[in-house]
Amino acid sequence: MARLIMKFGGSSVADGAKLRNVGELVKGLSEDNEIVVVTSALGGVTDDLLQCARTSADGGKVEDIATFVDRLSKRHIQALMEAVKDPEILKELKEVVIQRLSELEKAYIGICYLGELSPRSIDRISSYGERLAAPILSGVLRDLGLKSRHYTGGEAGIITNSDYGNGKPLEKTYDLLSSRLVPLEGVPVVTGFIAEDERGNITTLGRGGSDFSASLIGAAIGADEIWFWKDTTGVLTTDPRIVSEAKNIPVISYREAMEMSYFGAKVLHPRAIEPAIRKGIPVRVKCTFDPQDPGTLIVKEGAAKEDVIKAVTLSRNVALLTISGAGMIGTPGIAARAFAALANAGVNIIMISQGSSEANISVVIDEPQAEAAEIALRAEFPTTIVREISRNKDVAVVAVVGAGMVGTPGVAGRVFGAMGRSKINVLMISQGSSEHNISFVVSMGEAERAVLELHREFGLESGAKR
Ligand SMILES: Nc1ncnc2c1ncn2[C@@H]1O[C@H](COP(=O)(O)OP(=O)(O)O)[C@@H](O)[C@H]1O
Ligand SMILES: N[C@@H](CC(=O)OP(=O)(O)O)C(=O)O
Repeated sequence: MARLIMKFGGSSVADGAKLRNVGELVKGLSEDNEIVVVTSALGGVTDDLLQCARTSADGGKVEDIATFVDRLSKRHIQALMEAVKDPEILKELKEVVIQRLSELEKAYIGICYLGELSPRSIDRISSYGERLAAPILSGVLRDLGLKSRHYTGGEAGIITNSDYGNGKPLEKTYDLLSSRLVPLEGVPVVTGFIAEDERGNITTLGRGGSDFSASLIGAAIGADEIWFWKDTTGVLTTDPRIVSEAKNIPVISYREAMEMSYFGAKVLHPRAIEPAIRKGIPVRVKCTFDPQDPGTLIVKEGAAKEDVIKAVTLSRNVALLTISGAGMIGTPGIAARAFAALANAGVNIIMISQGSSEANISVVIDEPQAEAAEIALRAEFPTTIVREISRNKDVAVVAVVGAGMVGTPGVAGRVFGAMGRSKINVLMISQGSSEHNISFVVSMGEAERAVLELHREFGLESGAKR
């Protein structure tokens, strides 16, 4: 009997029929395995919750809040009525939904009157999606005859620092999770994405963070495997929404999967693999709508085939910031000052490049932080050493990822040769010394074409050349 963590993303639990399908899938697998389920919010709910919070804070009307909450209530009640048959369970679940949504409505009204939305409130509001989904999914499992109870991430033991929106789990999380969940009784259902800080406030692990929750639980309770159930047949050679011929990658290393998610592959949360690596637990990505397909297995280095290039990724929500000026040449400490200023402003740097003339330094950062980054740099460099600070939001990062490029000459030549032939202008280049990826910046308008050309260049659609 294997111990498995099964994480279901929003697309897998988007409505009543899908919730029932997940219930049946879990029931079938629970005959031979011990299972912990981690669920995300019903697809699109987190986005809707956040949108309503922003409008409420921005002069929204109380009547609109009532309309929004009513819509959310109808969606969840309809889903549970489709997914659950037992009248007792139905009654209980309806009460949970009504009670949670009445709390949510009060929170929105508070935001509306105050006209303020703090990071802490954003986390509290965005937690409702998972806090509605977990009781429903647990109810579906009970309806199918399994024993189940539901937990919030905090109740299960995921305790983070108070970095709202991007909580970092504290070390004690591992012990707490294992003491609260083990021995497993039936099939526990834990909310993904949300946790608690030490003061008991709700925190979140960053968008898409349910993968991370599942991996933390897996590492804490000694799972044999962690399975992420998605709407694709595993990790693909690129985003299927950009290249419809994208192919499944049967086996990939932890490192490659991390690089892919870091450089924008939305299939995994960038930190999802860390806890699994810590305990060497294999991770599988499988398709909820085609459970027989083996999907992708993510394992330690060496166990995966080392293709030169395994995947091409695209990261859209970024900005390119460049500081330049002839006075920078030969002036020591400019880079240190720039990076310290950005760090103090809490800016996350994705890529760095310094021109060999030393007359400019470029960084790629998350787009929502671009304004704060520019303000921090202008405050740090009021003098003539840095003549110009420019910000370009109309850019994207394209990356090719693959462990086999280590020591393989000519990969960069092929990447940039393909860009040259396609007349795609490259604005900045970076290659980590680990040689697991080559990443570069292009204008947004050319980004998808760049992905398509590279996918073709490395024969990823046929699985042939690489
Ligand atoms: N390399 C990739 N492989 C698979 N999916 C990818 C990749 N890059 C981007 N994606 C996108 O990521 C989505 C992830 O699946 P989804 O089911 O939405 O995740 P979740 O269940 O965690 O919400 C896919 O629908 C796909 O469009
Ligand atoms: N519901 C959260 C967490 C999450 O992981 O969702 P999903 O598994 O659907 O990507 C979000 O939308 O960010």
